[in-house]
Amino acid sequence: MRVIECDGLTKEYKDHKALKNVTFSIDNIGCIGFLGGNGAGKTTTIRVLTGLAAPTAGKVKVVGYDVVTERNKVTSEVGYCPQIPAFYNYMTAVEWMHWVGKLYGLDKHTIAQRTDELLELCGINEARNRPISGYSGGMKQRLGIAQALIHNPKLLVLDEPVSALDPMGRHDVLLLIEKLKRHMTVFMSTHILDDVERIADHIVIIKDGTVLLSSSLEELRASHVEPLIEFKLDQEDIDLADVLDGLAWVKEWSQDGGVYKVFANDMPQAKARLPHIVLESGGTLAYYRLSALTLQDIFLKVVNNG
Ligand SMILES: Nc1ncnc2c1ncn2[C@@H]1O[C@H](COP(=O)(O)OP(=O)(O)OP(=O)(O)O)[C@@H](O)[C@H]1O
Repeated sequence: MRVIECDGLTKEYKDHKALKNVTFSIDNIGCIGFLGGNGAGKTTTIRVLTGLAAPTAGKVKVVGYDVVTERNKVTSEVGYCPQIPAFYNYMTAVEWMHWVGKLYGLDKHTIAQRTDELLELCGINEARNRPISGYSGGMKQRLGIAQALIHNPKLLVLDEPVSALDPMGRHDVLLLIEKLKRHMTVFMSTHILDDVERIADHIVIIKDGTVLLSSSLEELRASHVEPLIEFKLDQEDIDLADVLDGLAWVKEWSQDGGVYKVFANDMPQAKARLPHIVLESGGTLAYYRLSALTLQDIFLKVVNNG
């Protein structure tokens, strides 16, 4: 069973098509980074996935249930935390969790047990009996996540969970997501690439209401490895210019501060021959590495070509 299955999702507002044929699927537990700029369609997609808005067209299933015809089942399997979760600030965390638990129709014993577990997991336990009004932004976000998990959902959906937080709050929330993703699927919208690079296993990129890419981070990196070898010689007086100019498998090369960058036409040939060429020139390698693009480079490439 797929955790998320979005097939041709379209969402129209009165005079605006916010989502156009959005198609992607997620099979596993782990963290999914849902990336896109302002107005790309992230919140609209999240509203559909959580049953808060109906699609205009397309088929969307969450944890195997149709978001339109089986909406109640969807809401019982999905936990959702908005970017800025709202609370009754005069309540304590314990009171708030009990209030939310009752809304889900859970019995007192289950609520008490889940509250203890979740406040501990989310690092709120020490403040459990203090009014929420005194909590920091990070604590409120973690309480919002605890609340979203009260009914033990299979999918946790977070809308920009860290973008309004200070560095400390951001760090704590990311650590919590890292823990949670080992046991469930966490779908997290964001425009912060560093966070995605740190904790996501799969990314979906959306632009102007259209999905540009859906891929595991591992596959994405592997498919964007540039055929580039970077190396430096121990000997600054050895010049490889003439040798590199004469090689058929070298597409282009540059040298800056003793660091050579060689773009290859034929990577296997380049990997096999370069160390020999260095030796034959009387040099030794100070370092040698295959280059990989950063997620930032890949994101810009995908978005600019999309
Ligand atoms: N209720 C609405 N009525 C009309 N247009 C809307 C409505 N909600 C969203 N839109 C439009 O749909 C598009 C997608 O909006 P959405 O909020 O999903 O984007 P987003 O990726 O979450 O952006 P942001 O990061 O700025 O929150 C935007 O152009 C937005 O103006």
